[in-house]
Amino acid sequence: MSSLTTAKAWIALQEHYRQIQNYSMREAFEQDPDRFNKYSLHLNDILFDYSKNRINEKTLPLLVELGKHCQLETKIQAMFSGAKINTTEHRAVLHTALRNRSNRPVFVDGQDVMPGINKVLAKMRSFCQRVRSGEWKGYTDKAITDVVNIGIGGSSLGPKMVSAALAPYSLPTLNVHYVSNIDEADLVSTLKALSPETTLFVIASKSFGTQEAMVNAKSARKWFLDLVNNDRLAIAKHFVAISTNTELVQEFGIDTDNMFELWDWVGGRYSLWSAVGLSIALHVGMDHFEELLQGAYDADEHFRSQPFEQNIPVIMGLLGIWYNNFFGAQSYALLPYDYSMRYFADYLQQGDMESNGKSVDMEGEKIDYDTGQIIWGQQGTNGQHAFYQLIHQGTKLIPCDFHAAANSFYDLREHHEILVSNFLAQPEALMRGKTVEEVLRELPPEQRTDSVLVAAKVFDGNKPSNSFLYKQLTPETLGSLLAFYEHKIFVQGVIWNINSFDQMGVELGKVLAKVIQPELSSNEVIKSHDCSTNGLINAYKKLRQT
Ligand SMILES: O=P(O)(O)OC[C@H]1O[C@H](O)[C@H](O)[C@@H](O)[C@@H]1O
Repeated sequence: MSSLTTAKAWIALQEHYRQIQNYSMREAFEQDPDRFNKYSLHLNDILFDYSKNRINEKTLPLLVELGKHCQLETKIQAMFSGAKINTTEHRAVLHTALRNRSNRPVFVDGQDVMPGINKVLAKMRSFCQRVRSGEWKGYTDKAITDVVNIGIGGSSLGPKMVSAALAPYSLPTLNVHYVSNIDEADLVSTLKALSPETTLFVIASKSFGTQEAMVNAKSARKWFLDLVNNDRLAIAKHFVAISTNTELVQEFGIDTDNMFELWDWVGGRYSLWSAVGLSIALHVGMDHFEELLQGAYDADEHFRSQPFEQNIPVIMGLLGIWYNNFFGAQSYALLPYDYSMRYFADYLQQGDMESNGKSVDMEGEKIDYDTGQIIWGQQGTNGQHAFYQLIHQGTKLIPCDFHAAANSFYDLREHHEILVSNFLAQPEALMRGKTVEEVLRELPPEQRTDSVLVAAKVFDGNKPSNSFLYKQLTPETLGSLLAFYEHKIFVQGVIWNINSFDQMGVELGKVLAKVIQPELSSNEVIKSHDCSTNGLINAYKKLRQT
């Protein structure tokens, strides 16, 4: 048994769960008209309503006790101060320094990282200004009209999500595209509409060694050189790199003047705040990029200073633990009623699942409780017409987060009111459900005796959700929301006593793919794997047209 599941605070929560498992949120709302006020918090323009959860006045204090038992407070301060909390890779975890708008010093190995961060921000500002104003010219003296970010995982998902989310702030004369997949269809279909004269490639790879990023970058370079009659000097005007690895960037043929640095203490999935966000800054401008940083900074300050009972990311994290570890909920749905947030779940799948999909603890021991939640989701209202059935009436408990903006950037007011009505109605329906009596009242008399129909129309309700309502999806608001989720992941990692900042689990498959790749081009019948893998390799070789 681990020290977590034998802790007093954990056992108290198990006991509390037994008492509360049949607790009805619907009744709680009927009995307490102040429940919304009790269980909602604000940060700037963001309202966080967590009143539709299966909690009573005892739950949060017990969860907070668990946080204290796990030394959450000390660990938060350790992260912010630059301690090497990524113990397997001996690295600090300092995405918060990237958005440290106070500029107070943050030390790693005795050195303040802030001057380096500020230098890169200044370089990004001057570069973005030149590209966006048209001062930066391509090899035929034309302004850049298209930016192609080549990168995968953290070097794509964050920037892609933010670019889409902040599209209303973008420059109409500069399109930004994201190519990540090794599947040639991704690169080829993107390049089809582009001209080498007006395209800028941003090669984003922290390591500059990730196969997908490098193969796509090389193919993009070939596409470019073929069209410019192999004029290598033209590369300097059309390729820039973001990486920690200067040597590999130079080897690729990109001048270090065109390189934007990041550091090993920025985790890939936490890197959109660094130079990896260059494509965002090109898209929306450096001022808006810095507003995004400001929003995240505000959330960071909230996270490190607010008592746990009033701390939005701490509460998000603790509620996740409540459902994951006590109710046995396996997954968590993210449901933004905001088209701009359509890549939010994709982004947080990496953020959360790569961070907390772990089964050994910080001491290397196998653990005996559930960790990382399965994150999934889809923008509202599309999801309503696809999978909400299962959330409402299936057998699984799926806690959900709903998001919506009070103000849209567009003019079709009726659309926005319908969207927001649904954002409000779904959590209400999940909480209330529909009783047999209500079903009977609604049915015409001749159908009331149809017990199968009646049973099918009953909703158990009591399904938990959080709602985030914000004034408008500004860069600041988005920055705060993203930082909330990053810190939620951190809180859960601390409680589970796991290292949320390495990702060893992604390696094995990559290594095996490197073994298989040469086997695909050999003429031999492959026998070196299990019979399923051999069978598939040999079938592929037969099916492939030569
Ligand atoms: O930025 P890169 O070094 O190219 O890494 C890109 C991605 O690759 C890896 O597979 C990791 O799992 C991710 O965390 C990372 O974001």
